[in-house]
Amino acid sequence: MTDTEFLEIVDSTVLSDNWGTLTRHKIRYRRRDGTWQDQIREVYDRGHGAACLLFDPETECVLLTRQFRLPAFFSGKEPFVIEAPAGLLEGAQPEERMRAELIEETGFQVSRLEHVFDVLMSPGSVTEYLAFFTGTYHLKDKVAEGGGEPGEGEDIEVMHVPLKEALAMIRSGEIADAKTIILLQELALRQAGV
Ligand SMILES: Nc1nc2c(ncn2[C@@H]2O[C@H](COP(=O)(O)OP(=O)(O)O[C@H]3O[C@H](CO)[C@@H](O)[C@H](O)[C@@H]3O)[C@@H](O)[C@H]2O)c(=O)[nH]1
Ligand SMILES: [Mg+2]
Repeated sequence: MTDTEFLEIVDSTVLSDNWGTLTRHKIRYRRRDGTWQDQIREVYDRGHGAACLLFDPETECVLLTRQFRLPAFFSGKEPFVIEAPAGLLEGAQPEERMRAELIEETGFQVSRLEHVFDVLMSPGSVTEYLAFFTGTYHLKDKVAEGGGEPGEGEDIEVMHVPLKEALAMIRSGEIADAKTIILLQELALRQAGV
């Protein structure tokens, strides 16, 4: 990582390098008033990802998943998390990875995905951004069982939820995952012509 006119990386120490990499950086940051300040920041890097919300115009349902998430368990919130299908890129192109992930997790194959935006999920501590996609699905497009890779510990329930109901589930707290909320609201905005 190179220094800039507002940042000097003084020292970087890898604290953990296993699934992801956790690094403690000592930095000098130039504040907006021009003075330099020493800071320490821990940064977690486990790559980037892709997420996608599919809508079925016939049933007016969205395709969601539900799975146990250990970090959610430790957060004290509901550990079985309802989410839009998503996966880590592992070096692949976002759209290509998203198509493969959709089949693995839900069993559905899509012809067209539209990239909407990239979102930093937790920019204070995690390097990851997610490429967000929307698309259309039909019940006849099911080509596999879905459910994820049991060998990797995945145990994914597939849900077809009416869009209106999914939006109400955000307000009730049943849907509490950020990427899922953003994608549902994006779809609702589009349907409202905004
Ligand atoms: N061995 C090991 N495996 C892990 C670890 N963490 C995750 N895995 C496994 O790695 C795979 C990751 O699955 P993906 O479908 O590629 O990613 P994801 O976990 O769904 O990630 C998406 O959702 C997350 C939660 O919202 C997002 O944080 C992430 O950005 C992405 O959108 C799963 O099989 C999971 O069990 C770990 O620490 N160790
Ligand atoms: Mg996933």
